Amino acid sequence: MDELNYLIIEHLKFSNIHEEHPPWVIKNSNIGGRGLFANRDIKVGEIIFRDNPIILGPRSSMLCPIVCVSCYSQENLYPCSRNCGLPICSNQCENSKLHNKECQLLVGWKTECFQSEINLSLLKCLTPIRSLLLTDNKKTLLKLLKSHSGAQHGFEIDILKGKLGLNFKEEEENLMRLTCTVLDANSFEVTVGNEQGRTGLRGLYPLSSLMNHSCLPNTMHNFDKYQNMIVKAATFIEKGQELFHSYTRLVWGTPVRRTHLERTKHFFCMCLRCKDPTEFGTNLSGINCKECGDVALPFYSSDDNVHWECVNCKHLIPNDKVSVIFRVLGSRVKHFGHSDEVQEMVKFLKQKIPNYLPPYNQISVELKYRLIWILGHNPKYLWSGK
Ligand SMILES: C[S@@+](CC[C@H](N)C(=O)[O-])C[C@H]1O[C@@H](n2cnc3c(N)ncnc32)[C@H](O)[C@@H]1O
Repeated sequence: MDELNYLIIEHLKFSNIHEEHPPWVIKNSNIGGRGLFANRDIKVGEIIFRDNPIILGPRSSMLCPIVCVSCYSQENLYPCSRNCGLPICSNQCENSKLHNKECQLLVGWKTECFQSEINLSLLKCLTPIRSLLLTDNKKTLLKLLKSHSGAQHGFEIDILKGKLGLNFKEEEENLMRLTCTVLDANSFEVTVGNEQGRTGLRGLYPLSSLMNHSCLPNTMHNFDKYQNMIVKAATFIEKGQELFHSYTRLVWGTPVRRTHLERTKHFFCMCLRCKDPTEFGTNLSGINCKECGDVALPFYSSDDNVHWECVNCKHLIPNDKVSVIFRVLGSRVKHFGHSDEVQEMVKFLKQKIPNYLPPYNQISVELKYRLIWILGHNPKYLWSGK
């Protein structure tokens, strides 16, 4: 713990964001491993700390757009002229300190598949490669962070070796594999871009990554233009309380959050919100009861065994049936978002969803959020003020 604390403070000092008397302290947590705790009362809205990523880079999902590896812009991209296979958008980006270093490394590994074209697979695997460029202190810090075990973590290295035919030294491969497991356990999504195009990167913020999860978090965060993460108090936090953030979207209902946490972070959340089928009276996971027209809510018979039960007539609905309804409606809502679809969105909200779900279910709420982003913001749908 002392070494971790020391290395985090060195990292913050190096990034010029260290505070002399910070309101946090690292301690063992009853919830799991280490956690961050308030060492004094913290007011709502107060900045608790700033953090800077020791690694930042593209996400590994093939659905993510192609971005410049220096500034993450999606415009004017061309392959780096040194044939490293990575996309660049300007001379300045091509000659940035980070890209120069990674370019040298990649060109040194050169195989036939790195030609003068952008190599998408390489781009998606770039973030763990960046761990090889860290200073010794930052490598040690990375090794002290939580990692996940399991075959699904580290597939990026299999792509680099298999599809791209790269051969690394054993210690390079070990560090990159470890980095994948650390990124999967700790990384934050950082949104970059502008109105023309946004994308999510993954960033490893060492101090922030010590915060455990709660579905009722007491912190919130945003990012500045340098990708520093700014963590603030979302509620009043009393001295001694643990600092939590949410690893899921807050608007997701309990079964969706729990499944996500189990699949991606390998634990079952036991917070007060997860234990309350009504989620503090919001009934976010509620589904219409076809028998009596009231609402059925999720009840857990074990960590991963859930069924829906009507609060009025006690009619039971199996999880399989609810999952199909959530999947089909959720997938439709996920793909809405364009201003041309407003009429269709409203129709779906008013006519389709009510056949299955009450208006306070997470899917209805999600769709209303999407409409809010368009109505009053999109030039086609500005309020007339009348
Ligand atoms: C980002 S790390 C958080 C810091 C971690 N406790 C440590 O010691 O480094 C995420 C991991 O912490 C544990 N964890 C976080 N929140 C938890 C919770 N609410 N319940 C159980 N385990 C949790 C899980 O092992 C999870 O994969």
